Amino acid sequence: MSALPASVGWTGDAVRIIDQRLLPGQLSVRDLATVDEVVDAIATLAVRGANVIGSAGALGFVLGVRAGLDADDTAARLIAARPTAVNLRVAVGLALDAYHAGRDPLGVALGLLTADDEQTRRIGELGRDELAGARVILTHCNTGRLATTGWGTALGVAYAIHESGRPLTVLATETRPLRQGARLTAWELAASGIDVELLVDSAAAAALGTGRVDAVIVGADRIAANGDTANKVGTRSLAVAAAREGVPFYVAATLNAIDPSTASGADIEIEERSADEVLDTPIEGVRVWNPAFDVTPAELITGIITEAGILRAPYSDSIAKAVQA
Ligand SMILES: CSC[C@H]1O[C@H](OP(=O)(O)O)[C@H](O)[C@@H]1O
Repeated sequence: MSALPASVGWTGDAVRIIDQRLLPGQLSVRDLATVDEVVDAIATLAVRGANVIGSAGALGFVLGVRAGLDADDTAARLIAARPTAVNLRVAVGLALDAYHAGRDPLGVALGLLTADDEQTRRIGELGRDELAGARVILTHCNTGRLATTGWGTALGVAYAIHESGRPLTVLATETRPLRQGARLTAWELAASGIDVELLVDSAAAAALGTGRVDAVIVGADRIAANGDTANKVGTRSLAVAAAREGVPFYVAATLNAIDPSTASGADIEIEERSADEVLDTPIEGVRVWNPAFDVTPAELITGIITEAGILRAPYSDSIAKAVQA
């Protein structure tokens, strides 16, 4: 997997990405030279994963101001590309603040790439130690090297366990409708030599009921001040099933996925996507509800693994302390 190009980078005059829509069949690297191209790449999930879209958004902002576009309008367009992951708003906001302060936003954007690598490595190490006895973990969607500029958040824990030499099996859910688990997680884990078993989303509760899963660990797109967490649709179902079966349920996320201004999960805007992601061919008289995310209530979360430590209930307190530190 070390041969995998960076999930996002800067060429000097373009934002370089892997077009994740084409994986695993085709590893296609694209250079995005305009804000329009970056907005489209984020909106179509050519580049995806909360952490990576933040980095892509910040670099896209640099493209905009270098092209002479209005800074605030450019930032607003990039942030609007996908509404749920707060990382995008935070990262673009940092670049915008730097610009208005007369500092080069490129330095901020490139710094985010490095910080994400360091932060996700720390998350992996903390998660490895927290899950000291785990041999089988179940995860959802993709949170690894394609979704961060490091080894990942939830998958960072898998990489850290594997790097320590401990035996590990990862159960990866397919993650419909865009199949990030099948196309991305299973692919990157297998390429890294980690034992991975793919299952359809609707088999996850049954897997948890077998007793073979030691922990569930997922990523986050936005963590509210009370610990309610928005993540890929299907996460809530996993948390409910894990609670039923007494399986620990962890969220792994960098601190920039926490939004203190969002009081609870009810205040998180959930992106809804088009019907054609679910139905190849429209069916007369059939509506489609296609939310990209759902919200897991804080009381179903065993711990939130961050680079600053593992946050535990009551999350209003532990989150407040973490973001103030
Ligand atoms: C570090 S990835 C976090 C998060 O982002 C993914 O969403 P998407 O594939 O729609 O960009 C997924 O919810 C991951 O858990």
